[in-house]
Amino acid sequence: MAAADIHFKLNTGAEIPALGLGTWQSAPGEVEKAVFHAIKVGYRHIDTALCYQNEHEVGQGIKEAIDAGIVKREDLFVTTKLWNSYHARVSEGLDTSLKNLGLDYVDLYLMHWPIAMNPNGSHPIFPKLPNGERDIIHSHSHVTTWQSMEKLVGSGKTKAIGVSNYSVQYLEELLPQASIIPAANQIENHPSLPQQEIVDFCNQKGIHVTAYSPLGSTGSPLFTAEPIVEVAKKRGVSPATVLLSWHIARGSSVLAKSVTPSRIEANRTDLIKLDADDVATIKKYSDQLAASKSFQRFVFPPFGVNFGFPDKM
Ligand SMILES: NC(=O)C1=CN([C@@H]2O[C@H](COP(=O)(O)OP(=O)(O)OC[C@H]3O[C@@H](n4cnc5c(N)ncnc54)[C@H](OP(=O)(O)O)[C@@H]3O)[C@@H](O)[C@H]2O)C=CC1
Ligand SMILES: O=C[C@H](O)[C@@H](O)[C@@H](O)[C@H](O)C(=O)O
Repeated sequence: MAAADIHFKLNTGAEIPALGLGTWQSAPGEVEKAVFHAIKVGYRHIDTALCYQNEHEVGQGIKEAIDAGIVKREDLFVTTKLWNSYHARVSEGLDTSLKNLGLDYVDLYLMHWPIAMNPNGSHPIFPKLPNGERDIIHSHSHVTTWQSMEKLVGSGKTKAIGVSNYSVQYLEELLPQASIIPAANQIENHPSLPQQEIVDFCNQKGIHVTAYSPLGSTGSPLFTAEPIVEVAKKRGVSPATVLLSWHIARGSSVLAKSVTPSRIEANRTDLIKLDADDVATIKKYSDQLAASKSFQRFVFPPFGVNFGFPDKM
């Protein structure tokens, strides 16, 4: 079955398509075309964020597809994210994103990182202190931000709320004080950073996991990693197909980023059912990285904050 045709159920009852198009680092002038092309070839899930500074173009790609009669708005699942410098003005953050996107609502609104940055700092998105460090408001709790996000539900401006970059430690802080259980936790995930403890915790609590950087991000070493290539050769598919199949078999949705039409199409491809040997080959690889404490985390911006990720403590 093609990844784009599989859905997972969120704790709101809504369905999230298993394959989403990622748009982080998609260059201006490329992302609108990528979004349009993805929708044209069957993607129904698009991921963006205020801090990607491309919501306007993403919205243009969506509009073009709707105007061309390819989809209706309600057929799409659009996710965007509250940026760190908006933690004390959550409603304004969502309104800004909706305006950028040219949409009345999003399907999922995520807290991008559980850390607040100065809303009145040296830069609207990436404020820095004179010493060059990021301008973080350490006194602002992510729980307060979540409680503001809870107020958005019912506004009609987002169908669901969730989190991103949450470790078990942060979820354990949040859940006792939350009235709404996050619908999703979007985290970095791939065989060289399986984050099984977060996946297990989320499964227990009914929080859907979305894998970001599912292919190993820009310049991914996973496309040439021996165990992934071994399974790909044995099954006669590409390393990308092995990776996407691995994620979706775990119950995670994936955000595969590409601005290349042929890759956008390739990632929509039929998944394979990994057999016990394939699963064992990939697990052995992850276990070896765990044993040698050499998990590979590709996205770890210099916040100078302990997010509770075991590989970064
Ligand atoms: N919540 C968060 O903090 C984060 C969220 N994300 C989300 O997750 C998405 C995906 O993560 P991202 O880090 O972008 O990385 P991915 O793991 O999706 O990898 C993207 C890279 O792989 C290339 N690629 C895509 N498909 C193929 C293929 N079939 N064969 C070979 N190369 C391929 C792309 O190239 P090209 O585009 O040139 O074709 C690009 O260089 C982001 O775009 C964003 O939407 C990502 C990071 C953090
Ligand atoms: O979503 C993608 C990533 O989280 C990205 O938003 C951050 O890495 C950001 O560029 C930053 O530097 O803090």
